[in-house]
Amino acid sequence: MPATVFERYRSIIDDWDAFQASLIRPQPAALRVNRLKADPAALRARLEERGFRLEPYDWYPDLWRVAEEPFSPALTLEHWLGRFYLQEAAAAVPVLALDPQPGETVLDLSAAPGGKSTQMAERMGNRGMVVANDPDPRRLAALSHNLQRLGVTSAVITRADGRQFPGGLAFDRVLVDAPCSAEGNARRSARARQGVGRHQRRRLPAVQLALLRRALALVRPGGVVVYSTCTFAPEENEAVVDQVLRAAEGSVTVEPLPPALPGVAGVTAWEGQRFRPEVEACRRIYPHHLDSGGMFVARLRKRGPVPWEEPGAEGGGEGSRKASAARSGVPARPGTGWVEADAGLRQRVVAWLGEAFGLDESVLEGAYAYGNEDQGIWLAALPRVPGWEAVWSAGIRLVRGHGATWKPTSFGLMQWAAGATRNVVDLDRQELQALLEGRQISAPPEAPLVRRGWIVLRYRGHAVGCGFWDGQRLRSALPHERAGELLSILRREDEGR
Ligand SMILES: C[S@@+](CC[C@H](N)C(=O)[O-])C[C@H]1O[C@@H](n2cnc3c(N)ncnc32)[C@H](O)[C@@H]1O
Repeated sequence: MPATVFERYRSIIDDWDAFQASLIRPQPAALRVNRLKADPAALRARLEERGFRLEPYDWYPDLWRVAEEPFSPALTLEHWLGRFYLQEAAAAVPVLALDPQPGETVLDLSAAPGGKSTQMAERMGNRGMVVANDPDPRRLAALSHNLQRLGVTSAVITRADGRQFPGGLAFDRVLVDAPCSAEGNARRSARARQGVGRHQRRRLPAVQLALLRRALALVRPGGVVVYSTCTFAPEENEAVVDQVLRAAEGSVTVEPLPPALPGVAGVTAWEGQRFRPEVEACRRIYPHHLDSGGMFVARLRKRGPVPWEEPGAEGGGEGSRKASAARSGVPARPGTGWVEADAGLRQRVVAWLGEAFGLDESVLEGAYAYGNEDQGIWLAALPRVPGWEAVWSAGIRLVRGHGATWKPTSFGLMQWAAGATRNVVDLDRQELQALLEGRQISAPPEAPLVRRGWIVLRYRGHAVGCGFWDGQRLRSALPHERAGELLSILRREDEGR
């Protein structure tokens, strides 16, 4: 790999030769166990049975380096079911630095595709609220997909420019995993190896600074903000933190990261500029440290109101709450700024799950119902959600459509219907494969199909999604993309036999 783009960092990188050598080695995958859905020992045994060799990192035992892979871990049923998230090792550090706790209210200001939001919700045990925000609609689809795949019921997705993220909610912690020049991805991305142009080099720090300032206005006094990037450029890292510290006039301090976390100290000088000495407490992770990508992480604490904060509007004030149903799927109640879950709707859902699939109310323990005509019904582990215009969804969608004809979603059935006792079909590999290839099959004679309509498809005890029974034949109703992924997994399993 030509080192020219990174030559400018020669004086600050702790081991230049090791750094360069790491850039030309292929980057091993790493996977993070999702305890919301997986037992780590069982997952490890299952993957090792299939030929994967997994090495837990000592600073994060639920993150495993994939030392040997017979094929991509993305092509396993366990990945498809959300038992783990493929997250490169360095990218797992910011959430450990943030350290969100069960029951807290946490904002992920730049969340898509959801690596860190899913990690936060998992560490919080799906208790509390994760607000996962991103302004990019294409990336929001991936964010929603990943949150639902991993069984996150405690997240609200919002679509907003983080620089203008609405106030009114007291966040305990905020993560700013900022858009950046992504030089740390150089091992995986040709684009990252080319570096960014002069325009981006100038534009990005301004966006990053504005995001970090907004995060500090939004977090409650005493709360924590973590600022991270996956780039080496000090202009996007220590320089941004330095500017915020200067503007904050003592209301923000940098905190050291737990010593067990990987990396080296932040730099205090760059190209003639001297930064505040506190930025040394930031952490730089280079590819040669973890045999991963690169990362920069700063943990900041808000000691009191920041000078750029409008009194009353941020960090818990009521001032700027604005309610709207908009694109949310969660009807807002104007004036309150909060949308209460609909207890009546939940009762209808319970009755429907019982009647359609023989499930009892206990499967919905801790889940509250939200719904409207366009978006169907979402179930979230949240008794209320903020009524911002920016709210896109809350929790996991159980059905599309409304009124008399509810169509269950595959993610909804995967989450809540594994224990179905009626209108469910247990399929073997050939049967599931046939359905996913778009063929119709006869229902197995022992299947408890009691009426025509939507059914649960189950494979090896897992609800894998929605199907349809017309009284004689079965077909798949899985979304095209999910069906295609599962089909590739089954074909791969076939090859491995
Ligand atoms: C490094 S990625 C985030 C990765 C994500 N945190 C994860 O772990 O999967 C940066 C994100 O910032 C988003 N972004 C870009 N401009 C933004 C803005 N003005 N406000 C908030 N997010 C922004 C991008 O859409 C992108 O998804």
